Amino acid sequence: MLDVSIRQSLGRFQLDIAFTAEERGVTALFGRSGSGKTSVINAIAGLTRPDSGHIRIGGTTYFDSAARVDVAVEKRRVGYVFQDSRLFPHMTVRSNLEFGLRRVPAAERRIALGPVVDLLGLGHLLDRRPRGLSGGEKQRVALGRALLAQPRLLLMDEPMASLDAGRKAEILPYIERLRDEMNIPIVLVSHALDEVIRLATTMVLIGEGRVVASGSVGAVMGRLDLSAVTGIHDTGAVLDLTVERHVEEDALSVLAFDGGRLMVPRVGRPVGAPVRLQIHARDVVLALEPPTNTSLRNTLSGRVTEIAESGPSSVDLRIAVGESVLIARVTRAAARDLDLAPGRAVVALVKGVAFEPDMMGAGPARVVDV
Ligand SMILES: Nc1ncnc2c1ncn2[C@@H]1O[C@H](COP(=O)(O)OP(=O)(O)OP(=O)(O)O)[C@@H](O)[C@H]1O
Repeated sequence: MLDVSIRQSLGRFQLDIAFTAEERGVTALFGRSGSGKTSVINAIAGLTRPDSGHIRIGGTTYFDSAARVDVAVEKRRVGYVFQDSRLFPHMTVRSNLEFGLRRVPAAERRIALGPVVDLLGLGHLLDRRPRGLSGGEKQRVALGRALLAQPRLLLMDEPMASLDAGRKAEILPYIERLRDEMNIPIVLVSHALDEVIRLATTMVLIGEGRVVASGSVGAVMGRLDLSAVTGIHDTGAVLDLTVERHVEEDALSVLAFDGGRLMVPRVGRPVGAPVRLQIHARDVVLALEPPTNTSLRNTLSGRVTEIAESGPSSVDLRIAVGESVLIARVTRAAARDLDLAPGRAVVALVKGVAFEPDMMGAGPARVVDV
């Protein structure tokens, strides 16, 4: 368990943050610029000292003001990857990587150069110097260097912010592999929602120095007050599904979750693989009964749990579908006519889904009328 509970004055800015997250996977700190995300990971790294609170990872306490524990930066064994790669310009890629490794006593090295080079696809770059590398390649080297320092925890501060969309799409699968294969907890700072949806296991939403919401990506993205905190108006819930089967003759795949099934254009993943989809609120139509004679194929039964204004003429509704959540945006008039209120059973018709980038093998895909 990652357990962070800290208070810290930074000039006039007050940080008052508390969250716990599973150690496994990626914990994404998400929020607007200036909300305090970097300050949190700086405190975890030991670069700054909170005024009070504690920071624990697994059985290790990095900081505890009550117990007067404050482990020195170098003893925390935390890897830090910044927005800019901060590689040593005069050293080759190999020397940059070995720099991380050399700082750890041989007996404590669990992660070796070869597997990291393979994981991050660095083999052909080893003799090059940073100057000639693309932004994405430099970030992969920076990730490798951080990994080889044998971290107990990996912190990433907007590691893709300086990359264009193409380079970002290139590096994302490497970060996913690192998440899935290395068994090192990662705390990722990001203000890019697509990155968070793609990578996060746990999402911590931060606004003005405080935690507004934290939990699974599906649970946090299913909140109706998200846009007030993030400024992102592209509301849409996130579902975690698995590939149930492919319908080759129609080039479709059936995805399942505890709330039902969705049929989507053929995804390039095997049966049983996890798939995360974002379903924008504007792509969900609500009905009181399953419609007949329509081209829409995806209907999910659910129940309204919350309703909130989302514009002068629209409301957003939170719909519980199994253990998951969908958000639908409908006109205020429709909500009134259908008597949509918490407790009301509804059928959600899904007009379109947004795939994780690259899942279709050809960049972000939006599909309407699946
Ligand atoms: N040492 C400091 N002294 C004074 N103010 C500080 C200090 N460190 C951070 N701040 C302020 O705290 C606030 C939060 O900064 P922080 O960098 O943590 O936000 P952020 O969410 O990571 O933003 P960004 O995405 O832009 O990096 C900002 O208003 C910043 O100016």
